[in-house]
Amino acid sequence: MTRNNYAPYITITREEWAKRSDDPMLHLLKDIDALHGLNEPLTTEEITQIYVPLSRLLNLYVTAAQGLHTATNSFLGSQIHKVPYIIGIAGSVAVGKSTTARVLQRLLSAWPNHPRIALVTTDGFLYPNRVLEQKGIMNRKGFPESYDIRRLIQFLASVKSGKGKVTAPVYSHLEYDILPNELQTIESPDIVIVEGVNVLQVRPRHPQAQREPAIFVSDFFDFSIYVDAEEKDLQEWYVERFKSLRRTAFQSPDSYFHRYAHLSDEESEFFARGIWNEINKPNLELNIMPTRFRASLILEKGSHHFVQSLKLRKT
Ligand SMILES: Nc1ncnc2c1ncn2[C@@H]1O[C@H](COP(=O)(O)OP(=O)(O)O)[C@@H](O)[C@H]1O
Ligand SMILES: CC(C)(COP(=O)(O)O)[C@@H](O)C(=O)NCCC(=O)O
Repeated sequence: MTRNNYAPYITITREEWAKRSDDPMLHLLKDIDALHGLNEPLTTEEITQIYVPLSRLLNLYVTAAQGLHTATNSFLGSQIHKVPYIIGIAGSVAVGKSTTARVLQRLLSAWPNHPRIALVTTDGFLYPNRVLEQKGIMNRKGFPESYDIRRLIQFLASVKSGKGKVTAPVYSHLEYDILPNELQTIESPDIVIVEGVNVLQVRPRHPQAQREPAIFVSDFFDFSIYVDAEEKDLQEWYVERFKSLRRTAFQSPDSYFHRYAHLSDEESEFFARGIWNEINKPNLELNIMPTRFRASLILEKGSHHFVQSLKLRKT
């Protein structure tokens, strides 16, 4: 463990972090069927050494927040209803945000004091393609201006005010567009995981909008995770995912990329590298990477998605 007294983070190596798996509480969690039924690309070792201890740390933080809620109620002498704990997950396209979010959702739901975990992705708050085309920014999907941030903030404000039932729009990666007739409903969850490239971004205020409130997505987070990796690895993971989607999802006539279903592996690799270099890499460098040090925890991945070290914000 590296403790630099003047840095806001404690750096923890994989080996040290994995030792947190020795906590007796974790033996209960490691045995649960959910670990075997995750059906995710992670090895059992990666789940046990990295994600199970992470769920334990988060359990401690959520438990502490629940204690604070009880303290507030006792101070006010009234019963304010509980609001969900919100965890943000940020990072580049293809770094593994949605995989991390799904695994944490499963692991966190095994703890008795927070069984209800909702998962929301910020893709749902992208403007529909029709609007992106009108604005001339169809090739800027994922950039700050491609999201309806005001709607995302309204959604989070409703969740964090304890409103029982809240809805969010839904994005389809297959159709590459918002599904106009679908909404995701979340109902009184204990924890909400919000995952997306933009969750730690601070929106530049419009120069004329003097009275626009300076509220950011991350103002609603109790904890945030930035999943980090080197650009050369990210590019490979993006290309691999694209090639495997070409073999599977793109074969469907409903897929936006169906027109590329006939491409050879080599051609789709060339195409995927083009999208990466034109859209996702500049977005990473300009808008995503600069938000890294706003996170409570940074997961530092090496090749093959293995977490090599972690940076935890001193609290
Ligand atoms: N921990 C992991 N181990 C192995 N493969 C992973 C891991 N996390 C993600 N992947 C793979 O990497 C690719 C990108 O992951 P995904 O979760 O879709 O990223 P994001 O949501 O950040 O775009 C997918 O093909 C996924 O299967
Ligand atoms: C909508 C997204 C920004 C979302 O990224 P994700 O949360 O899946 O990492 C991304 O999937 C995307 O569509 N990027 C634009 C370029 C591309 O087609 O990859």
